[in-house]
Amino acid sequence: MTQTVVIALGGNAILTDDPTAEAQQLALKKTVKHLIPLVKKGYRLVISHGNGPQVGNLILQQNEADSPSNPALPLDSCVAMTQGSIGYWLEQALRNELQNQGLENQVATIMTQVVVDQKDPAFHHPSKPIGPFYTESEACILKDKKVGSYIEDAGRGWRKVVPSPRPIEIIGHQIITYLLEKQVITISAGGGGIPVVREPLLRGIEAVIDKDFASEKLAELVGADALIILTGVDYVALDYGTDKQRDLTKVSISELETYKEAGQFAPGSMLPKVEAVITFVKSGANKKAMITSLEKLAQFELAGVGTTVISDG
Ligand SMILES: Nc1ncnc2c1ncn2[C@@H]1O[C@H](COP(=O)(O)OP(=O)(O)O)[C@@H](O)[C@H]1O
Ligand SMILES: NC(=O)OP(=O)(O)O
Repeated sequence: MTQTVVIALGGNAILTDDPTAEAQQLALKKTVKHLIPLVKKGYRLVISHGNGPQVGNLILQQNEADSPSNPALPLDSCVAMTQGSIGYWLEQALRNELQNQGLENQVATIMTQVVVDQKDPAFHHPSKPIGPFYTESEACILKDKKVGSYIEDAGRGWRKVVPSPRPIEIIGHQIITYLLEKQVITISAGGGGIPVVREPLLRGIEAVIDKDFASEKLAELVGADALIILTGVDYVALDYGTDKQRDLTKVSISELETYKEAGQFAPGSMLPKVEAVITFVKSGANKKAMITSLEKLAQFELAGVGTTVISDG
């Protein structure tokens, strides 16, 4: 039976050290080449992506121009804007590469709203890093000016943080399933999805959902066989960044949970990925998950490539 694979693209798939649209489009042009082997093998593909740097940059632009005649838009609208712009770049890059390769698959970018709980405690504890990195003193000045909360992001510098509630429901996942059955490659849940609440009508709410959690939820809802989270490293490591660092290749859920409890994975970087793959593998029989780099994607079926997560049974 045709296998469905959800692929979550990490930040390095889109953004290099040049934040221009041209550079991000160029990065995506290179990224999509890594997806083609899976297309050729006939997998049904759902592609999701992050938006942390882009939505943070967009908010800075919005605030710069903010005035009564041209007001800054709220965060949920900014998430929608980055979901749209990155989806546009990604779909165009993928369509062009498919054409270059003589492949006839169709691609659809789905504006995806994701329901969250207004009572999620995350609304009182901003934790999702977005936008550019600052030095500690720059972050202190911004804090003093009361332009948001800032934290140190996994040893990489200081960043603005915003609420990041857990995804509960993916609006329109049935449409994504329908398109997959028609062999359409879908780009969906970009930037973690546009955060909304049900009251019972849908209403946007200011937050940025973690794309690893949204991709996991989507993978469950479309009945995916595999969830592959792509990031800047080939393997999840223990004692990361120390001289005792060692890579995890094949790891069971219970082993991974033990490492997680021991604090092996940094919040805001590797921890959400680890939590997402644990949830996915636990969600049903024969579910496979992997965390690896874009460069390893084509060989993901081979043993020892990337960190493969398997159920305990
Ligand atoms: N235990 C770990 N094993 C491997 N990489 C880790 C670990 N802890 C932190 N990292 C770092 O976290 C990065 C992934 O987080 P991040 O860059 O925020 O994700 P994304 O690729 O989704 O943008 C890796 O590329 C690596 O630099
Ligand atoms: N929304 C989100 O999780 O984006 P990043 O992966 O870029 O942080």
